[in-house]
Amino acid sequence: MEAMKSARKNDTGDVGSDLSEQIKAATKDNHVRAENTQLMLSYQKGQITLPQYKVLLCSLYEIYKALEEEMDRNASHPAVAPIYFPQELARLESLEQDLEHFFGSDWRKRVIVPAATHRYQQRLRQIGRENPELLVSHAYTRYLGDLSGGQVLGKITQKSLGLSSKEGLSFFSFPGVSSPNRFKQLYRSRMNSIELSEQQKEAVLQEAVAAFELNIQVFDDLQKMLSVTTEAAEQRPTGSSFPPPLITVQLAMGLCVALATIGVGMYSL
Ligand code: HEM
Repeated sequence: MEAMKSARKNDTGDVGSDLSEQIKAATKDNHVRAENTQLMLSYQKGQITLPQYKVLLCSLYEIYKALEEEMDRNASHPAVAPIYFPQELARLESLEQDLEHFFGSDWRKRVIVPAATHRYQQRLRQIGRENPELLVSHAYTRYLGDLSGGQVLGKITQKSLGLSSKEGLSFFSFPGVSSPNRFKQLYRSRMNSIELSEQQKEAVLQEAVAAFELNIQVFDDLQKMLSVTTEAAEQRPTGSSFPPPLITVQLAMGLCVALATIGVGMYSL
């Protein structure tokens, strides 16, 4: 009931019965928390580094792979069909291009993600199998975020990493969406057209809160993972810079041991 209560109470105390309004109100505090994670704060200060961006891309790849495969599988489900926009929104291919740009042609072997990403992915698979109507919560959290703050983050990434072209930044670009604001309006109206019982609506709101929390946990784990790899790189005798051109087996092993020690856990492809 908590999500429904916070969906009713926003600043103005005036949230209608539309799912799009309720979901925004229900996740308002979580959005603030997501913006204030260390990783997102680095972003907003224009201090995102290449190692940070690369590990973020790896996790986004795993998350969108699960999200988009589950959306595709449930494309004709009555709660998914209205918000199914693969042409306009799908991110998987663009993430693959970006990963290839930064890691090279054998990028698939180099994708490493922390335990939180694995948990996020598992949750998406589970709801895809058991409660496809909850996919709307996850699609909302990621895609509307990408079309909102994500657009600014794309420009910051280009500047922070000193990239001269758009290469490596496909994730932020939506060639099928000419006006993000107009598209978001269409998306909200489609969300509002989904027929849900009160119980299902409450579950969708709760799942959106959970989706934000999963993102926050991913950002926090990535931050921990980076501080461990940076320390490991600093302890390497040759004084070579981080990130190395190749993630060596030695570093990956050292990273696993270090992560296990701090209890984070790690999942790798
Ligand atoms: C640096 C971090 C972030 C910034 C600066 C940021 C900024 C913004 C801004 C300016 C909006 C538009 C608000 C509006 O139109 O009323 C927005 C909307 C949104 N953001 Fe973020 N955001 C950030 C991180 C995130 C993250 C990490 C997520 C989720 C994973 C997220 C999900 C969303 C969603 C779902 C919306 C749409 C809200 C709605 O209209 O219903 N944002 N964000």
